[in-house]
Amino acid sequence: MAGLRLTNGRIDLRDGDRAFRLEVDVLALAPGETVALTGPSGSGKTLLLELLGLLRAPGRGTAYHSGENDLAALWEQGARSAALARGRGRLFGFVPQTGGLMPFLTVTENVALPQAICDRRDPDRVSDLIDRLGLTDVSRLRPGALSIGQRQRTAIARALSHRPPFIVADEPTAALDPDSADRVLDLLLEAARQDGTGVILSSHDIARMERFAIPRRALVVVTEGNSAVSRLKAPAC
Ligand SMILES: Nc1ncnc2c1ncn2[C@@H]1O[C@H](COP(=O)(O)OP(=O)(O)OP(=O)(O)O)[C@@H](O)[C@H]1O
Repeated sequence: MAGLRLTNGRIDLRDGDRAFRLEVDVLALAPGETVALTGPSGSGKTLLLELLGLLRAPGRGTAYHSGENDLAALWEQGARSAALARGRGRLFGFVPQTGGLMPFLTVTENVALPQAICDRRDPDRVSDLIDRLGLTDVSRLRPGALSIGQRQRTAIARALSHRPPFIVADEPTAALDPDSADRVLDLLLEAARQDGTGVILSSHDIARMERFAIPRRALVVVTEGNSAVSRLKAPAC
């Protein structure tokens, strides 16, 4: 199984006079490795996770590979191409900051959806994830009837359900009580250990990342002229 390797990663955003640039010299994620992105609010963690999860087009010069597979090239046929959707679904389980659940499906149906898309149906895994994330009592409800934390846990179960090679999770513990946050990290680390899943997440909870021994990579923002430039610091030795 191959890992992920992003080199010379760039995203440029502009809004009138305001400009934001994300620069990542190298970010590699090996199979079974877990990494936490940290950095202040607005430093580009979500942008970088979207880039990694094939939800945001890379800027010019960006190289992004999984082994021999050129992931940056998947954007060449446009944002709606079948190749891009296939790559995204096959490689990634994505946990968006806001849940991103299908509003017309129940919790169980949302969690089972990636399995159906990848043709890897496994109802036992769906019920196991629902049970371990404390969602059994709400499994027949739709997202509109859930708390924010219940929605976040459903999104985590959905990302794990088809055992993707990589999980990209945007602040997956932000809306959770301490016990649920620990359970989520246990599950993500278990996927890394048992299935060789590469996990990259963002978090402001440095103490919890330290307690779970998750290595951190920080985004640091500097001002250059009219631009805010965010760079990923080299990993600590
Ligand atoms: N069109 C735009 N032009 C210029 N800057 C933009 C534009 N759109 C977004 N930005 C900036 O890009 C950055 C995006 O940050 P992002 O949401 O990735 O941060 P984050 O680290 O995930 O923050 P948080 O911890 O609050 O979730 C923000 O600083 C935002 O102000």
